[in-house]
This record gives sequence, C-alpha cells and structure tokens, in this order.
Amino acid sequence: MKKLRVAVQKSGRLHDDSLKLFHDAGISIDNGKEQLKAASGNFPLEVFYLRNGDIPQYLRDGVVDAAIIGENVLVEKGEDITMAEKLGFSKCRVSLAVPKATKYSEIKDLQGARIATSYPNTVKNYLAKKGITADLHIINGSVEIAPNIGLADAICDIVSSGSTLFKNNLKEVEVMLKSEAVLAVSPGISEERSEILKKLQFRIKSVLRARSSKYILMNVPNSKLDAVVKLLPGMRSPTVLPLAEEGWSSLHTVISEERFWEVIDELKANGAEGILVAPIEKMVL
Ligand SMILES: Nc1ncnc2c1ncn2[C@@H]1O[C@H](COP(=O)(O)OP(=O)(O)OP(=O)(O)O)[C@@H](O)[C@H]1O
Ligand SMILES: O=P(O)(O)OC[C@H]1O[C@H](OP(=O)(O)OP(=O)(O)O)[C@H](O)[C@@H]1O
Ligand SMILES: [Mg+2]
Repeated sequence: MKKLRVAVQKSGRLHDDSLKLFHDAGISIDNGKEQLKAASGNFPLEVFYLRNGDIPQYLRDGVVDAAIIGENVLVEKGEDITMAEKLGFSKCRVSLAVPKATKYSEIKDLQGARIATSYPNTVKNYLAKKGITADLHIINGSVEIAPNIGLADAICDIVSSGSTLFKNNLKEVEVMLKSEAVLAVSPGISEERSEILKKLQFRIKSVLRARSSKYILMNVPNSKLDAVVKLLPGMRSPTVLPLAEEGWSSLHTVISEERFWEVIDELKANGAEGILVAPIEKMVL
C-alpha cells in the first residue's frame, strides 16, 4: 500500500508540536529525527524531516504530498499551494517595525525606506497594494539588528511576544499577516494518497476540536436548571442526572474553554456547585 509522504520541520519551532499532533492522532512515528525519513508503524504515513523554508518547493515538485508548515512561509513562497487545515500552534504575525525614535504615523512614511527582511515577497506585495516602493535588503536571520547597525531604516520579521523587537529598540508599526502552523497539500497529490490524507485530516480535526474543548460537570439546584442550561448549550444539549439529594441535579456538558471562562461567574450566581473541568482526548462529531 502507498504511504502518505508528509514533510515536518527537521528542527525548530514547528518540530515538536507537529510530532505531538501525530501522536495525539494515534499515529506513532518509529525513527528519531536523525534520519531524514521515518515511517509510522500503525498508519500509512512517512515523515520527511526538512527545512521549513524548503518545504513549498518539495510540495510543488511532488516529493512530498503534504506538510506541516508556517502559514507565513506559504504566503512568502507558496501561493499556489493549498492550505488544508489551520493547526492552532506556532501562532505569530509578520510585521513591519521601525526604531522607537522614528516618527511613524502611516505606511507612506516608509516610501523609499531601506527595509531588511527574510520575507521579500510578502513585503513587496504588501507595499505594492499600498502604492509604496522601498529598497529591500534580504537577510536570513537576526533581521532585528539591521537598523542598529545602520543597514536599514525598518525591518519586516516575525513577531510573537514582541520581546525581540523590544530588546532591539524597535516598535511594531504594521501587522502584514497573522500566521499559524498549517497542513499544506501538494498540487500533484495522487488520488490514492488523497484518500489517506482525508483519513489523516479526520483524525487531526478530532484532536484539534478536543484541544479547544472541555468536559464540565457541576451540581445545580433544580430550581435553577433552566437558567444554567441556557448558559451551556453543549454538543446537542447538556446531560442532566438526578443527585441522591432531592432538589439537585448533576449537569454534564462539553464547552469551549473560552466560553467556560465567560460563563463561570453566571454559573456560580445561579447556584452551580462542585464544578469540575476535564480535558477531552478526542472529539468526533
Ligand atoms: N517567535 C515565534 N513564535 C511563534 N511562532 C514562530 C516564531 N518564530 C517563528 N515562528 C513560526 O514557526 C515557523 C518556523 O520557525 P523557525 O524559526 O523554527 O524556522 P525557520 O528558520 O523559519 O525555518 P527553517 O526550518 O527553514 O530553518 C515560522 O515559519 C513561523 O511560522
Ligand atoms: O516576538 P518574539 O517572541 O520575540 O519572537 C520573534 C522572534 O522569533 C523568531 O526568531 P527565532 O527565535 O525563531 O530565531 P531565528 O531567527 O534563529 O529563527 C523571529 O525571527 C523573531 O526574531
Ligand atoms: Mg525563527
């Protein structure tokens, strides 16, 4: 049987979370990353460990069928490549930044500026849409140093916490795009391997849904049940079971973590007690 060939970053920010996603989806990968290639023993999948920046070309050439890659790299080098799924990790933005002392009020202030970046296409396209031309200096790493050594007036790079900008005395002035890890697909994937990809996507979706949801249980006085049920819609509707003590029920439901924190005060105000929150491993709709 054919195997789905999936590229994963060899080392760097995407590596561990990519393998964790396979693990959580029940796919075991046999060899360590010292090998260029590793196979799964329980799913028709082979992992190729590659540089993130090289992956768009491997997808285009059909050397791999799919990949876990930063969305920002697809925007920069792979506009022709399909994004099948957002994966919810390695969230960051690609931004323009200038020295803190530079007066900046609008993008026109960058007309004619020297901009250092590892993402020339992203910057060019963004500035072209705004009618700005600039002088791009392409560098591969430590872009944030460029203004301090007199190489550039501005930079475009990845920002997450903002601490690298802060340390280099820079301020973020334009967010060009928001990025996270994505599952990308080769334009030339065969039908047989597309079928395996569908199975992989089904598993990934179940894992991602579960990651963002919680199973919650609580005791509620019967007089307040209707009000509490309104706060907690659940997958279909909450489960309500009578407690041994009369006048009380146990209510179980599934809720997004975000929604849980939004309604917690209202749950308590409605007399909910003994609220338990448990992680969910898989969630199949
Ligand atoms: N500080 C950050 N916070 C969150 N995500 C990030 C951060 N920096 C980079 N990323 C995301 O992780 C991806 C990989 O970044 P990393 O620095 O590990 O590799 P790289 O140098 O871009 O790639 P290569 O594998 O080609 O060396 C980036 O493309 C981006 O999507
Ligand atoms: O806003 P922050 O949280 O500070 O993150 C942003 C920094 O993270 C990335 O670098 P990385 O640490 O991946 O090093 P690299 O330049 O060697 O890829 C990116 O290139 C920025 O420099
Ligand atoms: Mg990096």
